[in-house]
Amino acid sequence: MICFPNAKINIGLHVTEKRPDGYHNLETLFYPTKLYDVIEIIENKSGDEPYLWSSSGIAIDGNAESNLCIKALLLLKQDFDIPPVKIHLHKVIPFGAGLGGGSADAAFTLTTLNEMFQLKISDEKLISYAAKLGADCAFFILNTPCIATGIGDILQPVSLNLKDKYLMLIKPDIHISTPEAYSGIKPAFPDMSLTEKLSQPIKDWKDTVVNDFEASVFPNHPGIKEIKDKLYNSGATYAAMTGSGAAVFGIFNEKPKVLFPEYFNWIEKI
Ligand SMILES: C[C@@](CO)(OP(=O)(O)O)[C@H](O)COP(=O)(O)OP(=O)(O)OC[C@H]1O[C@@H](n2ccc(N)nc2=O)[C@H](O)[C@@H]1O
Ligand SMILES: Nc1ncnc2c1ncn2[C@@H]1O[C@H](COP(=O)(O)OP(=O)(O)O)[C@@H](O)[C@H]1O
Repeated sequence: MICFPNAKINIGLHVTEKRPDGYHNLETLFYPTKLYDVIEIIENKSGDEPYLWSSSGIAIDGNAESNLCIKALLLLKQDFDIPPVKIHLHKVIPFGAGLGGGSADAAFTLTTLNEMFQLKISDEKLISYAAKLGADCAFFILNTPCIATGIGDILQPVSLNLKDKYLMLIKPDIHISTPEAYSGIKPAFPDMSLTEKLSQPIKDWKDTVVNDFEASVFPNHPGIKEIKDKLYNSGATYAAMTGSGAAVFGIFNEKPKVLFPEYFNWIEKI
């Protein structure tokens, strides 16, 4: 069976408090994109190893056991009798970019195994499995625009009308460590809820729909802020870094031209 884990962007992200477990509560809007990885899972009738792993596309650091696809398989194998499988990942989504690619791969592996082997796991239970694999993973079980709170695992689907606009993603050759990005933020509850801010017209979002990670990341990586500024100067209605970065996105009314050919670029009609 083949699935297409998509990337996400964060539209607005407030880090509201630090939790006793070291994680942070946040308020953000997860928005799915059309930028995909590809995962193929086949039952391996001839083998007796629990899984065979292969990958192509962008090289990922770490070995099979550290890959979130395999972590998802092994998590389900604790509760279900899943026969030996071959898993191939074709990696397209830049990782460590704030695009949630690894988290998406984990969630889509859960849902694909559920369907392939008729495990009859409910969405609610899939969400709890996903939350064990990463704070961002639960979103990809629903995979529809959601306001997320908690560590990112409490999800409220919302309707956000960006239809017929264009999304441009740029990923500079910069790696941002998520824990380090969080450590640079002083958590605080915002004066207005993100839902209220997003209910305003998109032309008014520039100064209100803020990603708290920008204040933590931009001082050490001014090149990321330059990308955001250039998106606005090139006609973006709204632009921001996604998640803990380093990818930046812009929303345009008309199809934008490629502005940073030296970096990873993605343009889609929403
Ligand atoms: C920052 C966000 C915003 O959507 O996304 P990305 O930038 O990674 O896409 C997420 O909170 C990232 O979620 P995810 O990438 O799944 O984080 P995890 O692997 O679960 O945790 C990595 C580390 O980030 C920190 N962390 C993560 C989530 C959270 N709510 N609070 C945290 O403090 C913790 O130090 C944790 O050890
Ligand atoms: N299938 C995978 N795809 C991408 N990253 C993965 C995968 N499995 C494990 N990882 C690890 O997860 C991290 C990136 O996770 P990802 O969700 O793509 O982060 P981000 O949301 O910051 O882009 C990397 O450190 C990478 O080593």
